[in-house]
Amino acid sequence: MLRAWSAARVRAAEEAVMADLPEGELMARAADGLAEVCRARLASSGGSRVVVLAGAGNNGADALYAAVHLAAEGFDCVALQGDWMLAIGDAASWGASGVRVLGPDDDWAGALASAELVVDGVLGIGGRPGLPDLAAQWVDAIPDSAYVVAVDLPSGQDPAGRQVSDTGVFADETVTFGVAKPVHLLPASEAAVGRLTLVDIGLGIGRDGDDEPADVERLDFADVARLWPVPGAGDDKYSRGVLGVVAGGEDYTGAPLLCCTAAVGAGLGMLRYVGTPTPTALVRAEVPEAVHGEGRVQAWVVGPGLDTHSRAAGSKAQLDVARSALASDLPVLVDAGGLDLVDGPRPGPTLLTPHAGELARLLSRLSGEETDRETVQADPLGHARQVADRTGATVLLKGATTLVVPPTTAGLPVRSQNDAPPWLATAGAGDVLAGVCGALLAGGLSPLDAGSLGALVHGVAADLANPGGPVRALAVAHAIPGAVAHLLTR
Ligand SMILES: NC(=O)C1=CN([C@@H]2O[C@H](COP(=O)(O)OP(=O)(O)OC[C@H]3O[C@@H](n4cnc5c(N)ncnc54)[C@H](O)[C@@H]3O)[C@@H](O)[C@H]2O)[C@@H](O)CC1
Ligand SMILES: [K+]
Repeated sequence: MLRAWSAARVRAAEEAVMADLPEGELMARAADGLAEVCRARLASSGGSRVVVLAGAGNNGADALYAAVHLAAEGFDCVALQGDWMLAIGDAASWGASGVRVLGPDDDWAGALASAELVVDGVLGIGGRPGLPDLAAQWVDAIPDSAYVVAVDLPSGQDPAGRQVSDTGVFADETVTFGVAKPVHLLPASEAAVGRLTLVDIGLGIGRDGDDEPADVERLDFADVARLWPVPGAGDDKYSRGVLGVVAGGEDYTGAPLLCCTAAVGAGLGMLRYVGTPTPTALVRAEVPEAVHGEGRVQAWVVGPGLDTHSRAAGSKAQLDVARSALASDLPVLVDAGGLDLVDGPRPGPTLLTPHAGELARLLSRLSGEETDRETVQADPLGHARQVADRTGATVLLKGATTLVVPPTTAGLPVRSQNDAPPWLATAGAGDVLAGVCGALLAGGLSPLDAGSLGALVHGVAADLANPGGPVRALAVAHAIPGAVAHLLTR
């Protein structure tokens, strides 16, 4: 599992270890690790011209110290300084160490045009979203051919990973110190990070065996075997978990098929389906494992393809089951149409699975203030958290990166998964995800684990269904059992 800590917690950890270290030791470790990455890149690409973008803080100092190492090894190192003082040294002292510093009135554009490696040290964890004007001009002038290494994080991006920024570096590689930060894992900024390399500088957090909850976590493939509810020899279909699915209607007949196919494929003990006549007939034909009608379950999925305003035959009875599931103390995953039935906290563990538009609609209704999809996408974590706090539910916000956000009072980390190929952005994929996550809830997992593990397996199944090419949702549903086996036996 990759774990990320907030800037404030990193600073506290830094202060704790610095008390026992000589001054400048942590920065020296950071600069050594950064220089190592730059050296390896220059060796493999055959480049020699390095341009450092030097900000006013310690992030700039890290970049300059790394450049001193590279200059000593014969690389041509230039640093750009804006209309600000440097945190450490000045043009003369860095020049004496082999790094030529160019100011705003020098030909910085000429230097950048020939750069083979750009080291972005404008802003680190002390940064706010956005760039100083001159730094924004530098970033615009970086040639496409240059390899961009960001120091700690891509400057201009929000260190907290909350807000999308208009100006900011998009790095090929980011070298971060000690532990990852939220900016590296959250959807508002993750795309700007490129390859993430961690340099150990001896911070006292994030070590193996350290159970301290992080701020943001990302499950990796090794976590699947740890979390997946694998049946034991003594299990039967009831002990493994029975899932009830309330989904579909006379107008939406595909969603329940996708959801039920995925849920059964994820390894349920049993599935009970509650639908109107047409989807019921389809589920009977296509998912013969399902039993029909109400009965005892360990968890519910409520909502894929559910039209809460339908007057068609069977709709009222189906809606009554949906409402009684929500009123029960059982775990419930609420998706799509089911989200219209959510008006506040419910008695049992709850996983809401909206996309950005659905989250905006739900939040508008719950708060009485109009919010739209674009506003949600500009701060996905903040808006998901608001819904989590208003409902007491864990909110899985679907997107290229999927966020799973527990309510603040739970004191749990946010999970952020980006396991899916872009091909998975296709109709019906959400119904498949609901089936997988519902099966995991029925298997006894918490909403946080069920949501994040389900998102991971869903993404891997999309890859396995047709590696490198387009996938349809039904193929992803059919690939779920193979994806689980692949991840459990790797
Ligand atoms: N905390 C740690 O554990 C370590 C930190 N180190 C480095 O130190 C960095 C943090 O350094 P600093 O705290 O000096 O902060 P930064 O270098 O990130 O930022 C410097 C200053 O820029 C200004 N600023 C912020 N956002 C701005 C914006 N959008 N436009 C214009 N000006 C803005 C602020 O006044 C801020 O104090 C880390 O990212 C890392 O590179 C490393 O040297 C080693 C250890
Ligand atoms: K940076």
